[in-house]
Amino acid sequence: MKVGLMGGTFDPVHIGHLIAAQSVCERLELDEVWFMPTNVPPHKEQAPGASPRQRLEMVELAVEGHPHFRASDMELRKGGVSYSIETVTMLRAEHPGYRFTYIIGADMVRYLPKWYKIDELVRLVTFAGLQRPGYDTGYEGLPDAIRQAVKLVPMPQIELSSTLIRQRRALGQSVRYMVPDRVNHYIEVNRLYEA
Ligand SMILES: Nc1ncnc2c1ncn2[C@@H]1O[C@H](COP(=O)(O)OP(=O)(O)OP(=O)(O)O)[C@@H](O)[C@H]1O
Ligand SMILES: O=C(O)c1ccc[n+]([C@@H]2O[C@H](COP(=O)([O-])O)[C@@H](O)[C@H]2O)c1
Repeated sequence: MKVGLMGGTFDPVHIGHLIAAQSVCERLELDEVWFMPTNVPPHKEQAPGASPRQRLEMVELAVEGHPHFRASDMELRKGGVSYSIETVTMLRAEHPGYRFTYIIGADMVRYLPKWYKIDELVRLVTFAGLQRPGYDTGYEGLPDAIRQAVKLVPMPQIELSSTLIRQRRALGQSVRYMVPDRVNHYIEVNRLYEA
């Protein structure tokens, strides 16, 4: 079983995340992609946005009906800071024989050397790195051991971030079509990210 791990804060999940996952799923012929909201992201200030449960519910709505996409609440259940080495170690113990590919955008590719216990992590998973407008992957400059674990995958470029969506909401602007319809409805009903 080949599984892609799409980790993220998902505050909120948007079409950039979905198109990234779809691109990697097709290109690497993955059986499934698991979207896993972080509890506390390792490198970010906790954004003053949706609650962990709301971020998970939006991810569940976003993947609903997709034959290969699943939502995972594993990092939320585990609690604490969501270090990927800990997540991957737990996943490998729970699912022996599965092969995991960690899906990350360009901003995360260049940041990989700073990930907690990255030397260990690159021995357990491969990374699928996606170009992202405004970010250089820094792929060529990565240390050999890390670069060898990263496969760059093309995707239609989506100039969108959760930050932009939160900002638009705070300004009273629509985020329709930037997030799946069901997520847009959820954001409106719960009045998320309003000023
Ligand atoms: N538009 C995009 N294109 C490609 N990859 C993306 C895009 N948006 C996010 N990603 C990747 O998806 C993963 C999860 O991202 P995250 O949930 O932090 O979203 P974000 O839009 O970067 O959020 P924020 O603006 O709050 O920092 C990261 O690996 C990130 O690089
Ligand atoms: O383990 C780490 O040190 C680490 C450092 C930065 C990011 N990550 C993971 O990368 C994914 C994307 O992170 P983020 O903060 O952009 O949503 C998410 O699953 C994080 O847990 C992991």
